[in-house]
Amino acid sequence: MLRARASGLGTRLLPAALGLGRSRAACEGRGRAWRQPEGHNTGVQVYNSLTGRKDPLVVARADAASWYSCGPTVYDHAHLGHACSYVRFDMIRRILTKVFGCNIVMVMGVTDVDDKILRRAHEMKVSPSSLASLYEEDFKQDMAALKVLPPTVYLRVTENIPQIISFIEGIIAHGHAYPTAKGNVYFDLQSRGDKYGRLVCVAPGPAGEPVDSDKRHASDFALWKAAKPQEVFWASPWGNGRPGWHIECSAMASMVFGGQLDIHSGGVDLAFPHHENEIAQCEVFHQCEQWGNYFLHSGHLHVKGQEEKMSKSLKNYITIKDFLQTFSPDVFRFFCMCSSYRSAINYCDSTMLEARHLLLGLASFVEDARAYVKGQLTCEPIREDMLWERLASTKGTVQAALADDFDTPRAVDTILDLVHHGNRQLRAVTKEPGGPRSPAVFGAIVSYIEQFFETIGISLANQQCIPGDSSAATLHSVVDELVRFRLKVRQYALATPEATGEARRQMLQERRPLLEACDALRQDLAMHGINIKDRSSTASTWELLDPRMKCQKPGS
Ligand SMILES: Nc1ncnc2c1ncn2[C@@H]1O[C@H](COP(=O)(O)OP(=O)(O)OP(=O)(O)O)[C@@H](O)[C@H]1O
Ligand SMILES: [Zn+2]
Repeated sequence: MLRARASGLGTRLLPAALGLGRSRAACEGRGRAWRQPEGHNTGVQVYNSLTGRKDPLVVARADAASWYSCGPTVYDHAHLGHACSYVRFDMIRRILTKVFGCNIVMVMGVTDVDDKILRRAHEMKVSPSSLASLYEEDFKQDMAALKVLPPTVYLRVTENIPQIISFIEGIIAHGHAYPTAKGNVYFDLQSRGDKYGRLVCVAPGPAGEPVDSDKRHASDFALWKAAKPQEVFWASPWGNGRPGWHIECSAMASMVFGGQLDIHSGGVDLAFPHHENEIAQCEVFHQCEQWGNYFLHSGHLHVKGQEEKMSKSLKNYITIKDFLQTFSPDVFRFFCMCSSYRSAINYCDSTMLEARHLLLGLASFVEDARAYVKGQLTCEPIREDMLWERLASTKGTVQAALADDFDTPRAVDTILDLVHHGNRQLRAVTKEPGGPRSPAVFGAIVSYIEQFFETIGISLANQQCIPGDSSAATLHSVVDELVRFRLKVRQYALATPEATGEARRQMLQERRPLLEACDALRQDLAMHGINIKDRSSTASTWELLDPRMKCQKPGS
């Protein structure tokens, strides 16, 4: 499914519609044509859209790996499809940084002038620049709410027009673009010969009648668009106008990184024509054979049951803000981790509930293991050797999975397996204190699991907080106090008094309502999603219940 989607690139504009054909020679030759760069081998094998296979990821410098990410077109609220792409690449960035020791310099281009922005601004009767800055800020807030690390720099198209104009002049000077009498500038695709189409295996077809008479060839694409009446414009050597979409990214990436780029990323819909055209522009401008070394494309988020991706134009979207009213950013991230970043994924509420359930299960294990380490939970003797072995093999498998094209689903499976074995040992609860204990191994497991999820950007401790509530930390302390108070009452009610015989029986009878009140409180809090666990007569802990279990009594 993944491969089928990955090779079905180009949903924005079909190559055939542009007079472009799939070239067998281009497809067969693309792996051979790619040259493995020199530099620092990260130890990761990455699926490279340029070759259609996994290649060793070699970056020019470990201390400054260059990564250009196509950013949003800011004309509306971002939706979960956008979230999916940026969260997936954020996880990859964190893995490369923290697991494989790469310091990444990330540049993200923001398209703040474009047809969609102009149309929407006109509809809303606001200026295109104020509409764009409103939604750019909105996008940044959404990304922060999703815990996506900001790029090293954002670059806005409208702030880099002179650089884009110089870039176009460079391409014209090298003979690969031509201005027209109407004030447009087009890239001359025929001049690229069979070098065009390495990414998605397309080649310019025989020169046909241009669809737009302004172009020499139907497949030529715009570098500069002459301004239409009433449109925002910038002065240029070809008259008033604005840049085409593809040239923005080429010019802005080159401004920072020059003629060599390690990684370029975007959703799979950007591979063609956007990235294909970026490659053509950059390679002719820099007069090089290979500008970007690795092109990474993330699969689309679909609404379950729909063939099309989640998209604003199809009106089948859920905004990030709406989603975060119900689910936490960690749940979304965990959902994203459970599939390869390249695969298409289906959104539906039940999948999100499942992700939340698994995440709470993980957090619950960590709480139990912590209670064991602290001596609040007493168990039968632990099979310690087995757990040490499992922990070591988990670490090895997780590392190998991440090095294999960032295989997060395999890493998660491996960790869930470790948790399953840990839980089995902790389940052998006993009321007999004083037996042999193995706090070190559980401490090591907790520390490893927490650190793994921290690396990915998920805080297991936060699962015990109420999402989106700024007073979550206060509430957490309040519940702590309440559970401590209940424990004292319960201890008093259960304490074996000095008294014996009838006097003792009567005393216990008198204290019985206290015990009943403790039980009632436990059940009432469960209705609010808080699960109190009485570990022994001297220790109680609490955790948030899976919301699906809220209405059931604990233990039922
Ligand atoms: N449904 C989706 N699933 C995954 N990634 C997506 C989805 N929709 C957009 N993206 C990615 O988000 C990034 C920003 O996209 P952009 O702002 O160009 O929006 P778009 O593709 O025009 O969205 P829309 O179709 O909703 O207008 C791109 O990398 C794009 O591939
Ligand atoms: Zn781009």
